[in-house]
Amino acid sequence: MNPKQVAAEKAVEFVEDGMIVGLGTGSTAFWATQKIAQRISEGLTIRAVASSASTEALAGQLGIPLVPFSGIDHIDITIDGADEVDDQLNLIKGGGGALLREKILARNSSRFYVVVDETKRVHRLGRFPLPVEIVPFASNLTIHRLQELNCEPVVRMVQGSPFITDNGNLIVDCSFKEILNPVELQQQINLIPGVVENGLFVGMPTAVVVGYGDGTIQILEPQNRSGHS
Ligand SMILES: O=C(CO)[C@H](O)[C@H](O)COP(=O)(O)O
Repeated sequence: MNPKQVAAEKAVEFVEDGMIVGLGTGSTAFWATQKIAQRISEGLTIRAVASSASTEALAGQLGIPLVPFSGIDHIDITIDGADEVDDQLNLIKGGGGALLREKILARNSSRFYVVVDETKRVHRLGRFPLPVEIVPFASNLTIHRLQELNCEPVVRMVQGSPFITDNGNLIVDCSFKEILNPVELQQQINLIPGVVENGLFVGMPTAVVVGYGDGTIQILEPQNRSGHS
């Protein structure tokens, strides 16, 4: 079984009737959205918000009821993927370019479940280039300031053109050899004028559900509480 699907479907077990559910973005969150749609067809009653235009379109196709952000003041649970998860359950996100909306959803969720396959686990963040969303205005200057933080910044391109986020911004993928202090780094990055948000999610997950190729899952919780089944 697909380990991403296994992890995502486990996390959907935590969704309950009446909840406002944040839908993540990417190939793992896709499976969660599919499973939520299945549970709705079996009688589950929820309302959802989406972390990207692509997820909004998917939810619409699947008949998941979406609620405008203006109609809510909190989110009960968000299920989303990640590009890296370290031993403290800090994350790098934004491989799909949706990091800003994903962080808004995660920050406003009572529970934030991260769903990954085993390949996403690392001891220390930094193998995956850190996505940073920046405004297009004077982007070369903003990129110089990012470079001063000892990374190699590259503007994300798609088919020869800059990737444009759902918010009309650019993504700069910043290669650090190793991220020694994610707390400090996220603050340093976000202090640069022109930076909108960065893909470091520090201390945010309620739990990380890891799917394995043999169909088993592991649920990792902060403070070393974990179980493998
Ligand atoms: O942060 C994200 C999108 O911005 C995704 O959650 C992350 O890139 C993981 O994607 P996938 O589940 O496809 O491996």
